[in-house]
Amino acid sequence: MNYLHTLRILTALTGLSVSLYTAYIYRQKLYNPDYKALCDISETISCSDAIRSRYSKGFGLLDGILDSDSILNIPNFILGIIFFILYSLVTVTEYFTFLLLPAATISVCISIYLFYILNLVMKIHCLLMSQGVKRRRSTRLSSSGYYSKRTKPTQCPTNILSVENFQEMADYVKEKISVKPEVGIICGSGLGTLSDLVKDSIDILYEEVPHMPVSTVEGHEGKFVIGSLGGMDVICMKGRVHHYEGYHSQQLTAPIRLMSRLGVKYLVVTNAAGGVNKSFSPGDLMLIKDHINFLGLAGINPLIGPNLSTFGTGERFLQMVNCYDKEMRETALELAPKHGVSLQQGVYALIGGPSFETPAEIKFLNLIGVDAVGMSTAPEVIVARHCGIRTVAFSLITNMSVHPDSVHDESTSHSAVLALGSEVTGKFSGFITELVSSFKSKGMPLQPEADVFHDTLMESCNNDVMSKTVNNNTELSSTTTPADDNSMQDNH
Ligand SMILES: O=P(O)(O)O[C@H]1O[C@H](CO)[C@@H](O)[C@H]1O
Ligand code: HPA
Repeated sequence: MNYLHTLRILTALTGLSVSLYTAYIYRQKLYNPDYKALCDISETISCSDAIRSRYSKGFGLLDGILDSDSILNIPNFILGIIFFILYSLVTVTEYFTFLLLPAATISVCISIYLFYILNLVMKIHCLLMSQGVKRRRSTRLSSSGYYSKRTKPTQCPTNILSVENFQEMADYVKEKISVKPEVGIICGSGLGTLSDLVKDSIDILYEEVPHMPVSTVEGHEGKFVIGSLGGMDVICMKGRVHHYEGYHSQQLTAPIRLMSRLGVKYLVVTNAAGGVNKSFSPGDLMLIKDHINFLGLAGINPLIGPNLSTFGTGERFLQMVNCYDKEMRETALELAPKHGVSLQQGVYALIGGPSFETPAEIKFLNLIGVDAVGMSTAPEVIVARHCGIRTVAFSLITNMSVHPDSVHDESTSHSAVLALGSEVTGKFSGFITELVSSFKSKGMPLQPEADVFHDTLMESCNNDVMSKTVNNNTELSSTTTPADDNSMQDNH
């Protein structure tokens, strides 16, 4: 009897120690993704992967029913700690001893279940390295956007970053802040001083945040500035990362998913861009009506891979109509004159960079109706749309893209871009502040009017192509670009 009693206490203490150690690893991993636990022995024997998988909360049974950050979705280690403390108490005090047998039975069942999950479900499916990032090893179920072994695509079936990774990013930031940001702001090249508008702010460096890609480009400081602006709680990115830095498009859009997990509903994106529309001048601010995403058209889209259906719209085939939110654009157009900002409008084209465009490419961009060209924004806007975040975006025209006939143009250089950005950004302070403030009165996204849009778009495309063909035999025309139509009647 005594022997059994001691054995029970030892078992309970072992269980409690394991649970506490799990809690310790969980916390370490949160702050330092590179932390290597003692139990991470090899590629196949690793407790960290199990601890960070979706089975680590509520034994994975509540996944899809509860949000992963719901307080009801309790981490297994907490359940373990509670269970083993109660088990020890019952054993020591000898009260309620009738509970010991059912408790032991439940514990054995859970162990068998976890053994099954670890060995038969969480297998290594992809050990490919992609752009410096080791892919995750866990395999997900198709219902939550992941694939079972049998149905996996021939390419790697897992995403570069998982839902849990985004949650870890958000959890890290949440712990550091006391506000609940509803607005996100991204500062483009040379536009970093926009972050000075944020009051009562705290800074979080990108390198501190688990899984957050770090800016490597001059003029992108690489920190979140979180505080208040225009009466709204905001999270501002002082600097972004770009595809040409070597980041995967799922990485460079990770901060948008982080924002989504923090509860951000509105996003203001800014960038520096070269003017393609000849009626623009350096220093102009262009409200983006729509974009042409050359990377996306070439099959580099942040949504490629298993669909992350737990985010916002979570749509597999995402509509991009009105992704530059019409109501927010209307508000921007209304507010701009009041703040002395003469707002241009136009279509932004994303090129991969980092090389600037050739004269022939600029001629092509002009021909297809592009007004400004840059190397960012479109992936962020796509992911914001996927998360159901309403977005408005601006290009600061920092230089005119080189004219086909001209020789090397000094203004088309990154240093000139940064210089012009810091020179003029101050002029937009009042405008951006009031724009952010206007979001207070806005609701959630309207559903895109797909059919109406599609018909009108096709009609306007046909007309545009016709008029371009007539007008652009040899000369580049700046008169038919969408930017010249400053009305909101274009249905973009
Ligand atoms: O788009 P943002 O980040 O503003 O930066 C723009 O300026 C840089 C070129 O000078 C490129 O990175 C281009 O995309
Ligand atoms: N081209 C591409 N990206 C840019 C430019 C440009 O001329 N200016 C600022 N970002």
